[in-house]
Amino acid sequence: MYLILEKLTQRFGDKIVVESVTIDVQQGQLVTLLGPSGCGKTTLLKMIGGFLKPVAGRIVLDGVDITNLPPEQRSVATVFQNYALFPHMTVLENVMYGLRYKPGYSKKITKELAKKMLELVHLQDLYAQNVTRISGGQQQRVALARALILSPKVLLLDEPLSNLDAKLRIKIRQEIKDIQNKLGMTMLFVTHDQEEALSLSDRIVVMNRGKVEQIGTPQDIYSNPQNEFVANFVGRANLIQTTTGTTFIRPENLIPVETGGDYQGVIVQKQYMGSYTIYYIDTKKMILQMDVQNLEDNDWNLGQVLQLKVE
Ligand SMILES: Nc1ncnc2c1ncn2[C@@H]1O[C@H](COP(=O)(O)OP(=O)(O)OP(=O)(O)O)[C@@H](O)[C@H]1O
Repeated sequence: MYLILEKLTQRFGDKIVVESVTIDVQQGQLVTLLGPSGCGKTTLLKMIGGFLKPVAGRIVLDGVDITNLPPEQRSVATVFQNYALFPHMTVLENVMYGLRYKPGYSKKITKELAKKMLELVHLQDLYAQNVTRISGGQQQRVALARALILSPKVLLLDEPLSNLDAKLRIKIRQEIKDIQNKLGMTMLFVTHDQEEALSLSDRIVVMNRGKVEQIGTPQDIYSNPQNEFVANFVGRANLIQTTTGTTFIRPENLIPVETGGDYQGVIVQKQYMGSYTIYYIDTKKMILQMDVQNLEDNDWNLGQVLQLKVE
């Protein structure tokens, strides 16, 4: 394994915020840490970046134990949520900054490399602009180029898209994925957005209250959530109590049928979502959610009784 986090633990005062977290990351993979606010994602990144010393556990990168190395001695770069750019510098100067004291990088070489990085993030035409004069999406691309120029063994991204509007978020996340594929770079991406995690990741680590709940491919996590927390946090789920425990049905796996349904109930609410509609169906025991594509004839009214089959 390329990056190994072994039983990493962090505590602030009496409060344990990361508890014995073990994660393996393969070289060239993009792994997301997904979880609600406060679950310890940023704290975990800070330990990997060297900004916080773990109270227990080990971090091994490419065969070297980096647990106690200072940030500048680990081959790890971070892209922050707030970009952290230098406002008095141009786009190009910001990207060049990271290599300013690195042996072997003359100003000329650094400039050439920085221009290459700006091409990679599609900003080559803006290199002379002051960073305060460009949009939020462009600033985030500068932050990315500034981290990439260091050619780190691992790139950490801490909610890098959360300050952008929905459309731009989707565009830039695709660009990050493209760059990751192109460079074969190992990335650890923090997000609380399940759609972002599902669409970007080779593997997802679902975290809750400082602990790992499940690790798997997006398909694994969505189709086989191992507990109630994961089923609810990643996608929506109907939780069904059975004699042996709790199971779940995804809303898109319920379909209306004329007869022989597994459930029957009254439509008590419906939400139009564009390409599909969410129906809320009261079976008297619970309220089930059913997603139906908005095609012709797929329309039912409040108060109507429906039979539902599990697909
Ligand atoms: N320096 C600190 N001192 C005390 N408590 C802290 C410190 N840093 C973080 N915490 C606490 O540790 C917990 C985990 O914080 P962390 O920032 O890692 O969570 P997160 O999952 O990244 O959340 P968010 O998505 O909101 O950034 C929180 O309860 C937070 O209040």
